[in-house]
Amino acid sequence: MLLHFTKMHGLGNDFMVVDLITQRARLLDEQVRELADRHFGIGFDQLLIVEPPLDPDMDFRYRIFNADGSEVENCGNGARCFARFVRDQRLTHKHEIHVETRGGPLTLKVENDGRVSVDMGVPRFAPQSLPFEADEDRLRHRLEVDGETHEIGVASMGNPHAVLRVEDIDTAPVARLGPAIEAHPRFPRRVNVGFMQVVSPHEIRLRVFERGSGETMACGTGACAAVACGIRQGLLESPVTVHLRGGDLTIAWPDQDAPLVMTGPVVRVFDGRVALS
Ligand SMILES: N[C@@H](CCC[C@H](N)C(=O)O)C(=O)O
Repeated sequence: MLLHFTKMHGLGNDFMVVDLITQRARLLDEQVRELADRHFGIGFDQLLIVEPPLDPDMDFRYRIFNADGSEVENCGNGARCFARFVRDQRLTHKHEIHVETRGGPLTLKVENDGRVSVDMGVPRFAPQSLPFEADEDRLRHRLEVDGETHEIGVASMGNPHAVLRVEDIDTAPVARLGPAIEAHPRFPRRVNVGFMQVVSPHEIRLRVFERGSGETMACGTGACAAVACGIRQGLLESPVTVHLRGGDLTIAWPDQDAPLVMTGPVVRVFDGRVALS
């Protein structure tokens, strides 16, 4: 069968977006991996699926698959692309869209300038919310990796994140520590790993080694988790501009009991059709 899709990106974090409201298909993990391949497939960091909601009070169900085929709880850059996609495809005319994800409900707002802001919910720091094996909730946890001890903050944005503070992200050992922490036995469901350089209380630079996709140009939930850990550790103040390899996101978290809001751009690259084997 031929599957219609749209290629989109948020700051270079790229997606294949598929409407499974007007089309019928079932994608196996192996097919997701084939489609994600940058040489033999379409190439993407995540596959985003639009489905009818299970809960009638919601507008859509938003499902996310990493390039390795694993289904995950949340994707911030993807959420912005999702909002633009459902409006472009005329699946809704709403400016405020409520979606179900594996990680909980999200509210997406399409602004008049085309940018999308996402209410990302309240970050959770309790180790069991990731999950992370630790006896108590701390601002910083010590983690043994490759015979070295590193200090990490941990946060759940629906999906799990570890955040390391580094002096300079250009020289940070992302390729070595990223995969080692992603697969660390204290993170039984693996983890996304952020490397954060604090520039000022309102500005950070960030690289993220994503669970199931490797280092990406940008990670929305990673930006939220880094800002949440930084504010909690007293290093940052809301709002924070996050400079990622693919561009900037703005993260606002003025009240620690309230949801965190992420704002950033969306790009629709092309529409296509692919034959499913
Ligand atoms: N790129 C995303 C996060 C996608 C999911 C992540 N790799 C995970 O496994 O949790 C974002 O923009 O948040």
